[in-house]
Amino acid sequence: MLYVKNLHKSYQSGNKSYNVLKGIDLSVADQEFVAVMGPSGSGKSTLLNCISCYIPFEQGTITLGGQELNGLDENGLAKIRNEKLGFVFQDFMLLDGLTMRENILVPGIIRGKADKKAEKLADQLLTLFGIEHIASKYPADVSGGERQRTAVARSLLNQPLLILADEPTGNLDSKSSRSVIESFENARTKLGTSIFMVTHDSFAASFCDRVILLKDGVVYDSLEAEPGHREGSRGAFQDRLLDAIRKMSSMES
Ligand SMILES: Nc1ncnc2c1ncn2[C@@H]1O[C@H](COP(=O)(O)OP(=O)(O)OP(=O)(O)O)[C@@H](O)[C@H]1O
Repeated sequence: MLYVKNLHKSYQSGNKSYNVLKGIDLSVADQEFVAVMGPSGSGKSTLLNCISCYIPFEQGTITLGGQELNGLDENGLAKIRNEKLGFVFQDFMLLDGLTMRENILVPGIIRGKADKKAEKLADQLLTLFGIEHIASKYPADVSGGERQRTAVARSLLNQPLLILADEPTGNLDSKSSRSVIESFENARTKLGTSIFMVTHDSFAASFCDRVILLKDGVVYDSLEAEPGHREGSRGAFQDRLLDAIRKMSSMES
């Protein structure tokens, strides 16, 4: 569904060029929940921004749902962002003056499609994520976990192929983190969406099907969970993750 091949990205500073992504290869399958972890500066946000069509890259290819992103003009990229991708951010990015239900409808308004069908889907998402009781409240009047579940619902309004999530549990306690991860899980199993999540949180990552470790702009390791681990061996997967992260960090020093 998502294929990233030999991706290279550098930033210019003065007349110097800094290579940040040095040939990334990865893929995300239909309905797969994948996390990317790695030390600060390893290139996680840069990778996410390339897949989000927000920043250009010099070399490699990104293919989403069979469509290659290289070479698309600004209109083509905006169409991909609006129709094929959903976004979830660490700080929720909800509009304070809108109710939670209205916030969920924002992507429909942007597409000029905030019609009855969109309203019906918004109501279904409110129910699916257990937040129908806050539909008429404003962001200031609900908890962080409820805000983030609303943001996940918003990311699904245009029925994207893939949700890109940047530290979605970074501002939440473990109970709220779990409810947000459950909403991703619902999106995956009930709506068929794939999720690609950058995180520092091994608890959140342990719910994923696979965790990619990034180090110095390359894929250092990829850890696959055992089938059914969410019900049984999730804790063991988190331990494996922490071991791999420790090993990766010790190789840095
Ligand atoms: N716009 C930019 N211009 C120049 N350098 C940048 C820019 N954005 C990021 N960098 C540099 O690229 C490297 C990778 O940054 P990136 O934000 O992708 O890392 P990260 O793994 O997401 O880090 P963190 O976990 O701290 O968010 C860092 O050294 C950073 O300073």
